[in-house]
Amino acid sequence: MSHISQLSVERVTIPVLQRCKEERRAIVMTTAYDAVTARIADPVVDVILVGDSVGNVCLGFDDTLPVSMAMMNHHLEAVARTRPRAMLVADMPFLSFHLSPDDTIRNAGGFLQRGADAVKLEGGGKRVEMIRALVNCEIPVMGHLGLTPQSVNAMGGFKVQGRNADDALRLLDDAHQLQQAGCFALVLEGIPAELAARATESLTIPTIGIGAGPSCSGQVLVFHDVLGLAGSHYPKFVRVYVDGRQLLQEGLSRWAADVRSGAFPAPQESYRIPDGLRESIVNWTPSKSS
Ligand SMILES: Nc1nc(=O)c2c([nH]1)NC[C@@H]1CN(c3ccc(C(=O)N[C@@H](CCC(=O)O)C(=O)O)cc3)CN21
Ligand SMILES: CC(C)C(=O)C(=O)O
Repeated sequence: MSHISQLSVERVTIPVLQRCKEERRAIVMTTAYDAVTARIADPVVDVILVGDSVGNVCLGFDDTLPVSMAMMNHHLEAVARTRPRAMLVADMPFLSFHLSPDDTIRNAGGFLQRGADAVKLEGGGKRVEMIRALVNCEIPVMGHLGLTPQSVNAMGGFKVQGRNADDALRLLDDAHQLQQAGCFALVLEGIPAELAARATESLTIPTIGIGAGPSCSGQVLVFHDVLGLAGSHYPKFVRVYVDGRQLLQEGLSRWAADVRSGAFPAPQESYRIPDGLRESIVNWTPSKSS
């Protein structure tokens, strides 16, 4: 039996996500960083995020801070060439939305010109000015609150947020400021389930949780986490559905063994020359000069 849900070919838009929240149908989002992963994810999910997690997942950095606009554009272009039916969201990397509205609009507008449907950026009230500038230019913005990985140094590590009264109430206030500024959805990351539930029920826009409990309007996990292709240690909120590394390594190992035993390649995996040419190749001898 196939578990691949045959989603409609309808393109996923902002009104479609809004309807999901209103009708309590869970939104499913994952990451893709290239055409291969985008083609795997597209028939399965509602939203594809070209996340700045590309930095640690694909590029070998320890966190997302070294990720540049050039890197994001490179990966976004690869995903966009597959023309996904899922909504395509591009993640604004560290320092790409902090300097000025001008710079922020150019960076985000560049994402849309490369095929993104919307951008995502981290932060609360401090980012409202930039979010308003983007929304004014018809650039849809997904907010991101809680354990915002670009704040890893300020947070002193990837720590669950909103665990004391001040932080919890500030997060609710930030969520409403982002909605007011025009965000069409919010990612809530690494916060207590009860806090995410309160945010979700008090907002009109959908929330997409990652380590934020079951009451969000949807869930997001990194593609390589769900499929067991990331590192060896996963955050508590990850559920690994296949040991992708083991599975792929088994396939690769069978091929390597066939190469070493001579079983690969077989005649049907090889090319032949026309009969008339065979004789001249067999009779050929190297010239003295070569
Ligand atoms: N592969 C991958 N998956 C992610 O979810 C992810 C990335 N990369 N890169 C960017 C950020 C970093 N993220 C992280 C990384 C580590 C934890 C983590 O280890 N958290 C602790 C919380 C401890 C606590 O405060 O209680 C945990 O044990 O879950 C959480 C989120 C989420 N994002
Ligand atoms: C984990 C998701 C929400 C993200 O921001 C990323 O992949 O960069």
